[in-house]
Amino acid sequence: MDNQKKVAVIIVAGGSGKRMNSPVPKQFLMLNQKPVLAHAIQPFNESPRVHQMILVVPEKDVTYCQVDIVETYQFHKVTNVVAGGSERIDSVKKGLEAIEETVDYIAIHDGARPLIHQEDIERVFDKALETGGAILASQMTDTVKKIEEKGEIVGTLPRSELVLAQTPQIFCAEWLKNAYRCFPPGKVATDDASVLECAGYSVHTVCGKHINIKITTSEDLEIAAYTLNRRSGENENRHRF
Ligand SMILES: Nc1ccn([C@@H]2O[C@H](COP(=O)(O)OP(=O)(O)OP(=O)(O)O)[C@@H](O)[C@H]2O)c(=O)n1
Ligand SMILES: C[C@](O)(CO)[C@H](O)COP(=O)(O)O
Repeated sequence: MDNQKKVAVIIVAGGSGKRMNSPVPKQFLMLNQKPVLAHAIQPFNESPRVHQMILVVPEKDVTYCQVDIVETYQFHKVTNVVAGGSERIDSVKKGLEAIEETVDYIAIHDGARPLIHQEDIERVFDKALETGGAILASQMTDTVKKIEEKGEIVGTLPRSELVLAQTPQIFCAEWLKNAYRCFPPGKVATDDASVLECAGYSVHTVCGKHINIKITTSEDLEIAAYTLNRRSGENENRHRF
């Protein structure tokens, strides 16, 4: 990757986590002694390629995040903690408003994805710098069924043509800002690549690890805790031998 290019990262953590059904938004739940959100920020804060980070959080949690996340964990690359909007795309728009004008590339990562690997960040950044836009995506390994509302199968989808979109998603700053500017009000987009697709930009995929899960339910939190325990065990063993 061209290290001359300035990369900014928007961490979107402005959701309420309805599907988790917990009084505390899922991004603030503790996962192996650290909030989910802190796990998600850390590898970007440590990447020498990242110039600036913007943290987007629920309006009522801005001060908590500034003090208990940014200052406590010394995330020195986070320049702004801003209030999010009602949908994910509204939160990304708020993040875009806080980014320095001189930034060349902008990555967006879910604050609810705490298991992202440093090497996957580097691989998707490389692809975006080569092509203009790239996202991490994982292969599907189960057969995919289309169902009707009562759960009855109405068809089987061609799995070889499908992948699961993850984050980070990274784009040339001009493309991303333009695509968000042109995105029709009221139209639904659940990720950033869809916003670029709608504006006609071509976006590439980079094969990501299944384990880069988005914490959505308590089952995901259990998987994440188990994975982090294993990773810290592996690190201890590496230091021992
Ligand atoms: N208005 C919103 C909605 C979502 N997000 C963020 O986008 C990421 C992916 O969204 P999702 O997993 O759907 O989070 P929630 O909207 O919080 O979850 P739910 O749909 O269960 O309410 C999360 O890091 C979430 O905090 C956001 O910044 N602003
Ligand atoms: C951005 C995303 O995580 C990519 O998989 C996903 O689309 C977010 O969707 P959600 O419905 O907001 O969880």
